[in-house]
Amino acid sequence: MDALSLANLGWHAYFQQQLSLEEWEVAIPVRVIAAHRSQLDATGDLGLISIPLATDMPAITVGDWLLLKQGRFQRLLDRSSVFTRKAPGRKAQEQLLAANVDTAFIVCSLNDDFNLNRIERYLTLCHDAGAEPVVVLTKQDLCMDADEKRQQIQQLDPLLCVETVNGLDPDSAAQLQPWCRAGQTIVLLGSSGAGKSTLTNTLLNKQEQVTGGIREADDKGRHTTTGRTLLSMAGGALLIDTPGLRELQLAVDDEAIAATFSDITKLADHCRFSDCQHNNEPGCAVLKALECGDLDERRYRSFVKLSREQSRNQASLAERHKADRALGKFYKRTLADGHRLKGR
Ligand SMILES: Nc1nc2c(ncn2[C@@H]2O[C@H](COP(=O)(O)OP(=O)(O)OP(=O)(O)O)[C@@H](O)[C@H]2O)c(=O)[nH]1
Ligand SMILES: [Zn+2]
Repeated sequence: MDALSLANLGWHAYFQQQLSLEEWEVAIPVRVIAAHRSQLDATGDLGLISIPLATDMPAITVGDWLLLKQGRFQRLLDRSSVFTRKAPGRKAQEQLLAANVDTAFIVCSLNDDFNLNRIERYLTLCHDAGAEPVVVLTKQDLCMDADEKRQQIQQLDPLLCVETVNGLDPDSAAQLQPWCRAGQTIVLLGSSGAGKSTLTNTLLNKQEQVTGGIREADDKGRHTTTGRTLLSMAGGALLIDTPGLRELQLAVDDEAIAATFSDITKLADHCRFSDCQHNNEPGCAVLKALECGDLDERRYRSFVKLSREQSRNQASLAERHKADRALGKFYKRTLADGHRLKGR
């Protein structure tokens, strides 16, 4: 790719203000555009560079801003937002997916894929990450009641931006331009078949990827596409295309769920018990609203489901932390015992 200016790469005051006077003079900011097993690809004023990963470096993901000194990794700058997921498998571990994202397009098709619960799930994820969600309803050309569906989503949150598009048509996708200005960073979330690739191609206007090296050799020396990359869009925005975002599981906190379900949180303030689970407790304001029809049954169920999932994930993360701490103590004790033995 051509060397982009820092501003076009998404550099702004939030990052700039983190630099010390000395860093202003000597450090070079670069943005990570691909994360491989043994190295990071990053870009900045001087063009593309590759940074070998070292064990003493913090976890770094696509979209992160790093400071380099004399070509070497110096430090990771604080993130304005970060998407994470629970790592696959049984071990609860958070995996970083994308950092410093301004806007997340929650892509959802107006036909078979239309599902309010799923949208709430993605909204919760955006609130957790700290990125602005925009719901993008695709396949407008195949749907007769697009306006009605759009209103259903608007009812989830009156301040939420909801757009309906035909992802195959560049003129229609141009509605998303306000979020695609130069230096803005975007991700697309949504289930398989929702129209993410189609929209990506239309938005990218078939532009080349920002990064060249998204292929790396696997253990057997074969080249595999890891595909965690930052792409540059026609309008100047940057798009992070991370496959992990497609199979996401919630690993979010209470506040993110509260932000998605602010109506229920407000009701819950009036429950008799502060730790009310809104199941069958007496004096539960949420159940009362449900009974008298002020709260929609579907939304209540979606809230309960996400809250349960969240507490399960939190619990398994806590277990893991506990196990890690126990192991740490064990090592320390073993080392100390070793020293004591030696000292004898
Ligand atoms: N008519 C119409 N077809 C669309 C639109 N958006 C996507 N499609 C079609 O829907 C199918 C699925 O779209 P994709 O873009 O591959 O969906 P995806 O979300 O990228 O799916 P995965 O790659 O599995 O994650 C393709 O056949 C597209 O051509 C649209 O707005 N209108
Ligand atoms: Zn309650």
